[in-house]
Amino acid sequence: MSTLSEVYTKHPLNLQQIIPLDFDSIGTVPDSHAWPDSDGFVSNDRFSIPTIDLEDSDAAKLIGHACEIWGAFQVVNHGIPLNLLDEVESEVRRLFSLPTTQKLKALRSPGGATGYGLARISSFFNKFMWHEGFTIMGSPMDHAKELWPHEYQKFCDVMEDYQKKMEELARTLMRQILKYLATSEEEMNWVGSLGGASTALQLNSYPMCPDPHRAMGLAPHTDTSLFTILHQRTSGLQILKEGVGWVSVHPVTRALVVNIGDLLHILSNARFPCVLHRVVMKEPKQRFSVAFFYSPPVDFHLYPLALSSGQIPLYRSVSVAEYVGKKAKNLDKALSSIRI
Ligand SMILES: C=C1C[C@]23C[C@H]1CC[C@H]2[C@@]12CCC[C@@](C)(C(=O)O1)[C@H]2[C@@H]3C(=O)O
Ligand SMILES: O=C(O)CCC(=O)C(=O)O
Ligand SMILES: [Fe+2]
Repeated sequence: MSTLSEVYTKHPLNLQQIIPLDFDSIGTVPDSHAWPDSDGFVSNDRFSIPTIDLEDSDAAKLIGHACEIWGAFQVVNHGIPLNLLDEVESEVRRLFSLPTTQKLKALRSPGGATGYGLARISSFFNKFMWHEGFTIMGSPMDHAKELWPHEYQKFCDVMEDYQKKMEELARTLMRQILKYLATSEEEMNWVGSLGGASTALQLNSYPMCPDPHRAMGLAPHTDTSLFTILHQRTSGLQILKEGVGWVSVHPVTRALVVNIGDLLHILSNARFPCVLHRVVMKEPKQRFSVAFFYSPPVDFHLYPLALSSGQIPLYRSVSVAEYVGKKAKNLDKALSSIRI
């Protein structure tokens, strides 16, 4: 077992769980996409996650505190060139603006992990989301050629450059987090080398919705990663904070959003919450986002590392491949199934 996409091959979906709605020709929200409006998608606007300057000399401490209290933060001075973010945004827009028939040429295959389609978690909910995605692991060349027989090069160059720079940023953040947890980097020696991690890039599109209060952009979920770095320029993302409720993560100029996933929650022995988040359809326009998922190599065995004396581990050791498989099979029960 060597890559993330090979792990997902073992958990095929059926096409109904992959093919998005034809958003080009839809004027109303069909029953299949109408969610019960239980909480009106409201958020508690008295709170917001912190914004941290990565060049601050106290960055490790600030990041650690944000991870403990919120499981999420925004980061500025992250070193990702702003023109690269602009280029990513414009390539994402170019992709999702293609006619549906064209996008379907790059449809994710039932046993596949990459390409165009619904979010994997769709299969666990009885309503569909107002969402279409495009998943990239490594080079997007094959799928890009299906979308654009000629104009695929720019897309590939931009996405590969972005993945490389995102992995560098992720390593920097990981080092700060390990420093905060007072964990020796040796136990995580794969962090040291570029290309040592398992990574994936998810392009998300939330088309303009005729009835936003009945549609769900992305249903509540936690990410299967150590952490995820998200680029967004439109509101809609909300995180659930214990005792507070849903809190909106409003775009901050030039900032990236970082949220803790299941794997860092395990590694930190639950000191960091793996934050539940969702996307609601607030603004009357199409929304795009780009998520970078950062995980250890799939054969890496993960267990609570940062134990202070007297603390007992809450989770047993699990390989990344085994955990990803559990999550693919049974979304909500993956974490509890490895609880000691
Ligand atoms: C590396 C990853 C992480 C994945 C699966 C695979 C590629 C696509 C990612 C997402 C992106 C959308 C939300 C999510 C929940 C989904 O359905 O697909 C994510 C999932 C996870 O975090 O589990
Ligand atoms: O679109 C967003 O803001 C969130 C996307 C997300 O949660 C994901 O891709 O896992
Ligand atoms: Fe997510």
